[in-house]
Amino acid sequence: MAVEYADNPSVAVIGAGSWGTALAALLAGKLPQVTLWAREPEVVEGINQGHHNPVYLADLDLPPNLVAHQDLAWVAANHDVLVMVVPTQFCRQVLAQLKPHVRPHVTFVSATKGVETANLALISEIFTQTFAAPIAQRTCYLSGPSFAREVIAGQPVAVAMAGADEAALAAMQALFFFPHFRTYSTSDVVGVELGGALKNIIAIAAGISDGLGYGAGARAALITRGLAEIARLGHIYGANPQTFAGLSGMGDLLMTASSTLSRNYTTGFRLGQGESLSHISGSSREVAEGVQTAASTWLLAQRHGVEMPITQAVHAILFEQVPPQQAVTQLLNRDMKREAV
Ligand SMILES: NC(=O)C1=CN([C@@H]2O[C@H](COP(=O)(O)OP(=O)(O)OC[C@H]3O[C@@H](n4cnc5c(N)ncnc54)[C@H](O)[C@@H]3O)[C@@H](O)[C@H]2O)C=CC1
Ligand SMILES: O=C(CO)COP(=O)(O)O
Repeated sequence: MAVEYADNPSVAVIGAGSWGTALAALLAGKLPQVTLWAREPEVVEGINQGHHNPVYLADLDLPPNLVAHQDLAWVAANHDVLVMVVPTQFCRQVLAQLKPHVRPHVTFVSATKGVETANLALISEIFTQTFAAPIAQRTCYLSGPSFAREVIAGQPVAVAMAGADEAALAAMQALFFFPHFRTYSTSDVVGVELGGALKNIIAIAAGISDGLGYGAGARAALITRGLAEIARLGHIYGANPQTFAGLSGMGDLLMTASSTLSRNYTTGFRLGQGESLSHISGSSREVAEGVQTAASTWLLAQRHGVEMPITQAVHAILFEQVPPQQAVTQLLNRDMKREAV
């Protein structure tokens, strides 16, 4: 079935955390109205009555044509484009809930970055396992260096949109294209997904390094060698190696691994300073996706026999009670290597 894309499709964003709220506000800049599905009643009320999300990015004003809704079935049934922005570990269950209600010509855009722990699935695999081929094939994947707070503030950013269906990809690129939000298109779905998901692990590593008091050289080494191990896993999935040098790869990794705006970097920094993971996780309702993605990626690395020493070290610190300093020593004491990826 060929889908006709209107200039002003009806769009709903599913998930009203920081990124869902920012993307809904962005789209509200060009559409008459945008719907935002939120789980939390106080978020729905805050947005509809005061044009604020009281839980995520609570200090920022939201546009009046952004309307929040709590009924997932209604939202799924009444929109042509659904932008999925729930954290990775909830993605499968939310998709299963909305699936019976979607329009046959619906197009999904996923803006979630992570790897599922239960099934070790990428988000595109969750879509393929949930929906029939035409809907899964049309789904596009938005990734790249973009902090919610900067996007709402209208600061310039550039991101990547990946998709396998050329018509859907062109339409979603155009929908998400603004002078201050430049969206580049690519057909490399797994490359874009893996870059966006795995950079969060490396951002935790960079934060740990900074938290331990190491310098810019150590951080640059982690970023560069981190990209090498992301590309090694990407090879197994058939990703285009050039994608990792792009916005969703090096671009997002550089930004996330060097900014205090990043939840993943900050989680690492606090670990490096000696705080426990449970204390850090308990101090915020926001997610640092790299924590769960380190668990799933380390299992994937072992399953596929891929060398991922930084992921292994982050996993050891997060889940095996290895002190950060000891993990660094183990990382540095490995054999000499050739630099090739
Ligand atoms: N915040 C940012 O700047 C960016 C975030 N992302 C990605 O967007 C995705 C969503 O992250 P954020 O919007 O930042 O989330 P957040 O950390 O700001 O908010 C947490 C979200 O999880 C939802 N949630 C909690 N329990 C749930 C459950 N049982 N079922 C369904 N949803 C549940 C909350 O309703 C809320 O929407 C993540 O994959 C993140 O990596 C991507 C780019 C930028
Ligand atoms: O993915 C992000 C930026 O591109 C957001 O990073 P954090 O989740 O670490 O804040």
